[in-house]
Amino acid sequence: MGKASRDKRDIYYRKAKEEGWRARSAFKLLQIDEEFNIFEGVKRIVDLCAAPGSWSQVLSRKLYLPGKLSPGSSDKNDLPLIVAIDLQPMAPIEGVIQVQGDITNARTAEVVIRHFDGCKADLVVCDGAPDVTGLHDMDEFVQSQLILANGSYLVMQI
Ligand SMILES: C[S@@+](CC[C@H](N)C(=O)[O-])C[C@H]1O[C@@H](n2cnc3c(N)ncnc32)[C@H](O)[C@@H]1O
Repeated sequence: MGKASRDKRDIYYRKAKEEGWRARSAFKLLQIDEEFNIFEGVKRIVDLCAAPGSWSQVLSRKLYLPGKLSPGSSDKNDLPLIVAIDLQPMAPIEGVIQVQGDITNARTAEVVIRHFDGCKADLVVCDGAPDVTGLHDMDEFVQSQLILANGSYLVMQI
């Protein structure tokens, strides 16, 4: 069986199509949130290695849109700030600021922090497999040092 037909039989592939997610990996982040409640109270969020954007869609639907659409919310400053980074461009997603760049470059972190007005992130998610040293503890430490605030969450693929 070819890869295309295998994909079409996959339950998450079909569900992603039906629900309008750009990739079935959206369900990974939704399940992580169900288990660990990672979205509670977060205001500044970074999605590393974001393209084509299904995790950013989850962040938009779970964090940005409910705030924007809630009847009492008139203050734009209360809405969460979501920044998505990838080497590749991706189609726009409501409430998501896109930065095209390399996540291992300190300048990219500076751009993100500028979007956060000098503050660091409350939540960083990363679904990519970037070129790293291969020493997991060190890679995780270096990436977390770039943009994480104290007491924040880091969700990443290793
Ligand atoms: C598995 S895809 C991410 C899927 C995404 N989370 C989603 O849900 O749509 C991995 C992405 O990592 C990006 N990537 C790999 N190395 C990178 C780097 N050094 N900086 C930025 N993005 C990178 C690739 O361009 C690719 O789009």
